[in-house]
Amino acid sequence: MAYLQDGKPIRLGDFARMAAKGEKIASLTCYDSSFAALLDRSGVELFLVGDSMGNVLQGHGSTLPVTLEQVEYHTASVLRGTRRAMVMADLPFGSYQESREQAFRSAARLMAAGAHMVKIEGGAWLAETVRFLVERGIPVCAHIGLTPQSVNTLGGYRVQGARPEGAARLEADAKALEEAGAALCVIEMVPAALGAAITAACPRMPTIGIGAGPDCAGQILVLHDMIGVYPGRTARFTKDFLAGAGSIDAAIAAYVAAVKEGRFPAPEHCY
Ligand SMILES: Nc1nc(=O)c2c([nH]1)NC[C@@H]1CN(c3ccc(C(=O)N[C@@H](CCC(=O)O)C(=O)O)cc3)CN21
Ligand SMILES: CC(C)C(=O)C(=O)O
Ligand SMILES: [Mg+2]
Repeated sequence: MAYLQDGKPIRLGDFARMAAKGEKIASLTCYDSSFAALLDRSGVELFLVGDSMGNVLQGHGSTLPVTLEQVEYHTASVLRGTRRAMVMADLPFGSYQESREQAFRSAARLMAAGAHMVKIEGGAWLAETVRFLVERGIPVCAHIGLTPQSVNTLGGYRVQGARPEGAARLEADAKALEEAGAALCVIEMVPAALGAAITAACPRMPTIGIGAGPDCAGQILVLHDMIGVYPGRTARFTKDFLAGAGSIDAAIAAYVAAVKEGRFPAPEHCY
């Protein structure tokens, strides 16, 4: 299939073109050079150097202890293994919430480490920060729904936007972030119908779902969850693709194919 054979580097505009054509975007977290090379040759188009490294690499119970220095280090490592995929890096907790100037300073460090784009957790309150970064040359992926850096105010890792008021607020957040210039938007742990509604409402900002249903423009999972090596509690939106696949290469290829063909997520992974 074309998506596995096309070796040209992915560019930012490719995601909007894919979304418009209905070609699903396959994304995974990635933290090191060896996995970057493996994921890249298996057709994963978008890597996230996620602050989930706090959980899966460091053994913490949340993403809050992860530092900007750590994300820089892993971003530089991932870049050395990447040829085709776009690499985005999470702005960690405490590196952007203070001001748009603080956000720019932190994002500039991730871009200097090699990131092609940064990801930032929050709703409409972040729109002016998104615009500030985009105007200054930094592509931004928004992240709404369950925002794990806010686990202490959300009261746990639970589904967001399940009631009408919450759903309306998340849709308004998405529209504000699209208007501010966000190039992509991760939507985490919301009802599948809300993932579909936000995707339809924001045609200029392709959505990347994790526990947000099959109608998002793309899907993302934490690498360690989808190869079954994370020893902690995993959410129902994850799937172990290594079980029955025989090799890590085959597991990644199975994930890419399942996303591209609309077979993942299945109803049992949705809310
Ligand atoms: N390994 C890993 N995978 C992730 O998906 C992930 C991280 N780490 N770290 C950052 C956040 C935290 N996330 C989480 C963590 C736990 C649940 C979870 O346990 N969900 C349960 C219900 C929990 C409850 O209601 O008490 C579920 O069934 O989905 C969900 C998302 C998602 N992100
Ligand atoms: C779960 C994804 C979206 C993330 O932000 C991370 O891995 O840090
Ligand atoms: Mg994250």
